[in-house]
Amino acid sequence: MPAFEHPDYKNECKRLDTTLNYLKNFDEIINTQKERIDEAVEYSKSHYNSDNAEQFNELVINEALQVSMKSRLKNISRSLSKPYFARVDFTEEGLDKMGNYYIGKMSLLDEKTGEFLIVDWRSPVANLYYEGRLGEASYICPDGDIHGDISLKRQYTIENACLKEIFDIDITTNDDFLQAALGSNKDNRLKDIVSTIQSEQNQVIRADMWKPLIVQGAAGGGKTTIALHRIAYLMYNYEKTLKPENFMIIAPNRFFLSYISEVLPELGVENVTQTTFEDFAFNVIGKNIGKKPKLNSPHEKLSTIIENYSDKKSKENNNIIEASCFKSSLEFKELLNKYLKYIEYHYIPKEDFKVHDFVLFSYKEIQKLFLRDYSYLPFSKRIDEIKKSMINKVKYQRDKILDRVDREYECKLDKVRASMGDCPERRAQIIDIIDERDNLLLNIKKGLKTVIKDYTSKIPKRSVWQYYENFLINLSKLNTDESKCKLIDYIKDYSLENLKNKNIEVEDLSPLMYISISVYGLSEKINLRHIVIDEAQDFSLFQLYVLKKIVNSSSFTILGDLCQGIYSYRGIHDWNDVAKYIFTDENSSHLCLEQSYRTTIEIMNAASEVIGGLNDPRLPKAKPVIRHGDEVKVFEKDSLSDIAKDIDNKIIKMLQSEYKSMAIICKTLDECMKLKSLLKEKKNVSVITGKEKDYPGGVVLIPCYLAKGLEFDVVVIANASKDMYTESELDVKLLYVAMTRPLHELYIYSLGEKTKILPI
Ligand SMILES: Nc1ncnc2c1ncn2[C@@H]1O[C@H](COP(=O)(O)OP(=O)(O)OP(=O)(O)O)[C@@H](O)[C@H]1O
Repeated sequence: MPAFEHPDYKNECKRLDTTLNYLKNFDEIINTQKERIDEAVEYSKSHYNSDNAEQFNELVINEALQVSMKSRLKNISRSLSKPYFARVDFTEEGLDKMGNYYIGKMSLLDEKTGEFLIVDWRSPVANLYYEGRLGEASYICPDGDIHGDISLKRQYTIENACLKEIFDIDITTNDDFLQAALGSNKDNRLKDIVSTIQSEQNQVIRADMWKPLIVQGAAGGGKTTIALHRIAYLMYNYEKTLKPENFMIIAPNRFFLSYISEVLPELGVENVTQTTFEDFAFNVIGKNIGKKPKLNSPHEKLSTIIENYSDKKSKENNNIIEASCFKSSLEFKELLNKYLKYIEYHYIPKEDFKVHDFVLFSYKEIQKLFLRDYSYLPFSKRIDEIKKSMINKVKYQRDKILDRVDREYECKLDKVRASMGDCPERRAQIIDIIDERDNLLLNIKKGLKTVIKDYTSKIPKRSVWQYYENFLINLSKLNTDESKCKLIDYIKDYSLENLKNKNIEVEDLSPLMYISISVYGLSEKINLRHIVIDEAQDFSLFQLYVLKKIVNSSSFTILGDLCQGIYSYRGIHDWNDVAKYIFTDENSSHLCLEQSYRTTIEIMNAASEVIGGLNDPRLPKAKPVIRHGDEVKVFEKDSLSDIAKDIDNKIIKMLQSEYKSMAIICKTLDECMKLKSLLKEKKNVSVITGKEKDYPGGVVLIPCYLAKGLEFDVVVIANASKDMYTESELDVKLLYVAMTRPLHELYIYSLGEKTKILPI
């Protein structure tokens, strides 16, 4: 209700004023402190003396303080326009006093009273707002479970520091606040949802960080949004032990990253790596790759598959799909393991480490160090460790060896001396022996200087690329499964042909990363403790396996929707496979986000019927939130230009409306281009090709596989004819993805008869 109509309006205004005044005061204090730190940093930099360790330490500390104050000021400035969004009144069991907890994006402590004016949405007590109902409730905090009673749950709309609306939540009311949030129009960036996080989402956000968490979420269920809120939550809870660079979120492509780029900063979180699998892979392999390859776009392969998919006889398509599936599998990883075992066994030279005849380490000893004692390290790092032992050995054996030589020659000299009296022959023999000894000592001394270098120079120095090439060459030999011979030959031939042209495909990245970390290890700059993967249904088991090896723990959040698995030929079909094959030793948690928040009941029901056509029990049905809109409209037209004419009108109408975004979704990029050439409104339309780094918003013409993950006020599916979308799994999933993109309106065109999979 409008705030001024609420009986508690005056008290709430007073509270808001108090909070704002405190915040302003706090802002000034921090600003003054920051000015002082800025000056100190400036001074240290302009009077820098590299010999002064104390000054250096001070500079490092002040710079860290500078960063933290900057982010604090940003949070305060955000809170100044909207300090909190909800309140919970909770009386703890055994205590008389009721606590009024105002929940916002940061906490604010009144230092005089010692009470919180605002509590952070991520704090334990704030859980009461997300999970608790009026009456008996409890929350978990580090001291244990706190039981008590909730007497009030209230939500606020505050705009520019002005109280606009107040909603009291009782057991029966619908969540008006959520409805208002869902009904609004979206621009070109995803937004935070701290004030309306729902209970099932809250459980995902607050789940244990150290256990693998697998989330199957409906289209529009908030997976992407929740993934980002979870990072903010984990960072808040592990603020003292973990840094932003310990977290990473992987999203499908760069322009999707720009679409989600505002959420973490809005939540006060900076410097978390937000990347794509492809970019991360190149970062991991780094210079060890040895060549600069060109990565074939995964979309091109999908486009080829899409175009030929309905043609069951397409042998080439079957080959592409089977090869892609096998290269992404753990079986392929096993072949690579076999190869790496061979490399490991032959990595060190088959010889003793010795100077002259003095064996410092036998081959067996080095082999034991390499294959057993240091087996937990990557190959090249094992050599670094062995080198350290060698250096020590040389250092401590040097004098002993020289002494031994001396002693041996003393014996020889004694023998000569004893064998005859002094005579020219004896003198000549003695001189020869002494010369021989001196030469030998010189050689040994020289040898001791270069022995380690000489030894390590015999270790082959191959780049990751060379290892991979060699692995592919030997692929048929490594394979023992006769039924796979043809497929293996096909993979070998086309992959080697690709490498010859310096090309690689996404499926090559996991093996390349695997080789790189097995042989060279990880750069120290990569220090990840938790990875969040969005759209994980499109990840292969091999990709997940490599990522797990990199994190070296099971601290993962994996979110996806099997119904949208358009890369299912290489992706995941069943979340149980992930739990079973990737996190074998840990018991992973599975959560489900059934509710869909994006779209209207009418649109969601139509989309659910489409995916339901696959009759696959592994594909759960989404439950739409109660929000009604227009029925989905389907138009059959005789020509593409008729479709384009209609779409032109829709674009004009949308541009004149309050809507901010519209997508015209085609099956492929070619189809997008064809349609664009027919549109009169083309100047108002941007075509998304997948190469963009920024998501432009407005009206876009976009292939379906790139629209995945995004949302728009209005969606037009350009041609859902019966030829375009068959009953194949891929076509059904593609249409489902397209139909679940709109927030408010969905129009479907068809050139001629519409597809049978559309129920409308
Ligand atoms: N609790 C919520 N309160 C308000 N809005 C929400 C809530 N949960 C989700 N939304 C909204 O629903 C929409 C869909 O969210 P999001 O894109 O994160 O879902 P998704 O599961 O990743 O979808 P998809 O798999 O279809 O790409 C967004 O506009 C988001 O803001």
